[in-house]
Amino acid sequence: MEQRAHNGTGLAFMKMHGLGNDFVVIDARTGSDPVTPALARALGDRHRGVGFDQLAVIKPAEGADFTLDFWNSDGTRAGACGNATRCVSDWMMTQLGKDAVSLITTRGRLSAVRRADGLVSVNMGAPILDWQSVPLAREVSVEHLPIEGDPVAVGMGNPHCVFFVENAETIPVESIGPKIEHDSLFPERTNVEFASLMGPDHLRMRVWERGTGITLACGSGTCATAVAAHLRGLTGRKVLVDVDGGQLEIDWRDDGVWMTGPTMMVFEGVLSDTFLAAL
Ligand SMILES: N[C@@H](CCC[C@H](N)C(=O)O)C(=O)O
Repeated sequence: MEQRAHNGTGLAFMKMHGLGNDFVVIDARTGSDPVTPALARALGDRHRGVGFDQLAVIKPAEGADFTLDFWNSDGTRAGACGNATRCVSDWMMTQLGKDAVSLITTRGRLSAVRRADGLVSVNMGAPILDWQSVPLAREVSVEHLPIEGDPVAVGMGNPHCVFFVENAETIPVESIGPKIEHDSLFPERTNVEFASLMGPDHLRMRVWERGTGITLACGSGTCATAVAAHLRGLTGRKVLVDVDGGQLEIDWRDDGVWMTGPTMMVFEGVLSDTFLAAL
C-alpha cells in the first residue's frame, strides 16, 4: 500500500482486529510519525473518527524487522498490545515474505511466528513480577494486592490487575473496572481482568482496558491472567482463555509468555485532509 504523508494528500491507515480487539494501524516506516495524542483521540472516536481499541504505529527498527508503538483511544500511550502485535506481525510477515518476524516495542525485542494452522503466535516476554516495575505505588506482594477481592498484579510491558472470581460473566466490569484502573496503588493506572476457572487449564476472562474500557479481548491481559492463575496454583503454564471475542492459547515458557490466536486485516483507508486539518 502506498504510504501517504500528512502533507495534503491524506493519511493512509489499515484496520485490523484480533478476536474483536480492534486496531487502526499506520505504517510510518518511510515517513515521519504523524501521531499525536489529539490525532489518537480523534481517530479513536467511533462516531466522528474510525474507532479503535488501540492505534498501532509501525516504524523502522535497527536489528529487527520493525518497531511498534501503541496508543489507547483516550490519547495515552500503551507499552504493550499483544493482539495488535499479532495482527501487525501477520501483515508484516506477508509483506516481507517470511513466517517469522522480530519487532521492537518499549519493553524490548519481541518475536512472532505464523503457525502451520494460520494462527499467529507472539512471545510477549517474561512477566514482570516485582512491584516497582509493574509499577505499583508501594511495596506489597504482587500475588496478594491489598485491594478487596485479593487480586494479583502482573506486568507484561503494561500493568494488569487480575481478579479471580466465581463467575466472570456476572461481574459488573463497567463499574468495577474504572475504579480499579484509577486505584492509587497503580501510579500509571492499570488494565483490569476478571477471570474464572472453567476446567483444567481453561479460563474465562473479561477485561477493562486502561485508556479504552471494555474490549472483546486483551492479549497482554490474557497473558497476565494465565501467569496469575499459575502463580495461584489454579492452572499449569499452558492454558486456553475464553474472552468475549474468542479464544487465545497462552503458554508460559522459559523464554517468555507465548500467546496464539487469529488475526484479521479488515480494510485500508485514507484519512481526509479535512479530518486532519480539524485536529
Ligand atoms: N489490547 C491490548 C492491550 C491494550 C493496552 C492497554 N489498554 C494499556 O494501556 O496498557 C492487548 O491485546 O494486549
